[in-house]
Amino acid sequence: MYIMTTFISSNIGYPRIGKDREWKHALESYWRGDQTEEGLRKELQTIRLNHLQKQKELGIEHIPVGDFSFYDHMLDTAFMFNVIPKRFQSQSRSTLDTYFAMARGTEDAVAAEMTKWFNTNYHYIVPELDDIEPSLRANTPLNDYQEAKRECGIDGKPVIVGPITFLKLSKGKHADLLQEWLSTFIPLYQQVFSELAEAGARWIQVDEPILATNLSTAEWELIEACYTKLTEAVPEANLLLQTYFSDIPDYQRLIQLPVTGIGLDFVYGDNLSSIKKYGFPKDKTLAAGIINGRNVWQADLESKLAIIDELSSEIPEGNIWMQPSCSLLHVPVTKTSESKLDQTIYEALCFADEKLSEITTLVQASNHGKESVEDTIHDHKQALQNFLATQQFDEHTSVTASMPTRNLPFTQRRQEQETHLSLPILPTTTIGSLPQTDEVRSTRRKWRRKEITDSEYQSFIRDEIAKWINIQEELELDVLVHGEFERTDMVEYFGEKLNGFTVSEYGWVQSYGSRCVKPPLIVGNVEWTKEMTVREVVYAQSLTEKPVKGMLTGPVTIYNWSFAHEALSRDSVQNQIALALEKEVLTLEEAGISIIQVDEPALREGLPLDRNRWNAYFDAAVRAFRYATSSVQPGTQIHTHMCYSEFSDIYETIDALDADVISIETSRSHGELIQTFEENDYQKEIGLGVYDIHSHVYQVWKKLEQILNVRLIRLM
Ligand code: MET
Ligand SMILES: [Zn+2]
Repeated sequence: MYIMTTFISSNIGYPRIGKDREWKHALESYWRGDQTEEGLRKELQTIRLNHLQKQKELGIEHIPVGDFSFYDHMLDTAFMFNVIPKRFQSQSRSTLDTYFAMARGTEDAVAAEMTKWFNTNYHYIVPELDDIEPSLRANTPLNDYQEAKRECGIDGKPVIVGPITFLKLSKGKHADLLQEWLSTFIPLYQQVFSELAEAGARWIQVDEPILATNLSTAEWELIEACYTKLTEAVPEANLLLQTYFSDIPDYQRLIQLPVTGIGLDFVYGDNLSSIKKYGFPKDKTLAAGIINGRNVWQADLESKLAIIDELSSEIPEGNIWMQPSCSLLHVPVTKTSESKLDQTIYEALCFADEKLSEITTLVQASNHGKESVEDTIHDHKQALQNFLATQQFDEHTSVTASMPTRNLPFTQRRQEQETHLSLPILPTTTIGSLPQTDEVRSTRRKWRRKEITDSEYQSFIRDEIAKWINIQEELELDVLVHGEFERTDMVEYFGEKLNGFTVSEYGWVQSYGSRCVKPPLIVGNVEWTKEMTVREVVYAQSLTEKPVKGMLTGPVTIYNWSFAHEALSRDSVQNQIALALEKEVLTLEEAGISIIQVDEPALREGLPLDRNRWNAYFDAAVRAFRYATSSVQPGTQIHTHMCYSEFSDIYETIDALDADVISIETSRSHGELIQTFEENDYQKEIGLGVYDIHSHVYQVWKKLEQILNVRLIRLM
């Protein structure tokens, strides 16, 4: 019997790091000098091919190729187009080392800036458009396409960052020169596409997540002209314009672009309403992102099928693909490695591989009837129901109508803090964590494996703290930190201590370069039951006359860097976290800690892509931060810290947080981030982060002095 396969499965991108983070280990061993370039290339190829094979076995029809990377996909795109700033060009370096130099810096060249990829905790390397000679250095998607065919017999779907997203996310002279840059880059993209089509690629996935942001009419005209040129020049290439992370504010313009297919997110934002309202072109393929690519919980497959039904009434048969809502880069690889989780939680979990299985189940159900996968659908429903029923989720927290407020305004608090803390005019401090050496990590591992006792571990941590209090004293720093030696990660640590969280064993996700994080899982009401940081900070304080900063992660960051089920509202979870942190803040204060830093590095990152949704987000963020920090005495100094954020958009929110001091990064951004504060005449205190901790290169004092001088003059 001939079976019509109306619906088709696809994937947008697969995690690079590997099930056991083998990608990370391979890179780091090369950087340490323990591996040759050839060895590294071989190892990474093995990982890459394994991932392709796995997707094939899971039954995915359109398998992405070219989504794999040696570091970051924006860096790859810059590199393939020879967008290599002069300072990295050196005859003595191999091509691969030039690539890594851009990402990580060298003795003589500051690393390129890195910043967050839309509203995720993934950092990309920012391309620099100054002083470059773009050309097609290598058609890397083509190489990847051919490799997949040759080595795995997979006719993959090449993936490339599209020109609009690439240029809009670059920095340099482009702001008003998008048009000029497009005229340089369009021919290069045309060449990439035509070579891919010639090699037989059925589809090319062109990632343009920037289309989910608010673009001007002038920009849309450029986008239309760009895609018209691209498709006219290479009519044989089937371009699938892929968007994700939100709905498309200019949906009507988007669907008129002359591409063969469009990929839309049906988890975040409300693209479904746009389709119902404005329809979808009959001659285009819709790649429907229906499985959440940013969360780790199983989907309710029946409700997903209901979405497919709605789409099917608008879109002709054969034109719908089913795929995750975005690249699976943002979720861990597979849940099968987890052995310690509560069974109910385990059953409800869904990492990258399991998500791909959900896709194939949905495709199967749509093509052959629900009955054909009845058991799977039933199991999913059951698992989800069990999870939501047995974990305690209570939407109501003691949230008040009025905004929590400190009992004195900043100017008066400042006076009290000055007397209380007696700091010099330009106090020096650090952001908090001091080196997690191999010894620190291996001792923690031993303690986890119960090879050493609790008290042995604690005394080790105490010794580290003492050692570093000494070092900081010798360096004559003014505000000291305890060093965070007891923490694996600034969110995971709190996840382990607060009620309502649980942590996975292997749920790693790439954050930047080889750095991975393990977001904790929110599985119930968040509650403070015991002190989390007091012991270490108070111990550090007992060793010095100078103030030691208490160090906490803020509510917005904890929420953003955890996996909360989408059935729970952000506000209620965020407020629960905030109220739990407030208890910790007050406990620290009571124990004699006068400076408390509440880090919010993810505040900017969580901003919705669509500006129309910003205010609600800001209000909730400010409220949560102030719940956590407002009830301290006026003489207690509240700090916050954000890194790698563009502040111009969120200045008012930062001001509204009402922290006494904000520490920001001013080194790697080459001092640009400070501008907003200068322009707005910020009245509270700022810590200038002049030493870039993400670069492995020793930074010369002269340089720092220079940055500092310029900043100070400007701020005065
Ligand atoms: N206190 C934290 C630390 O120093 C802040 C990090 S922001 C990503 O690690
Ligand atoms: Zn930071």
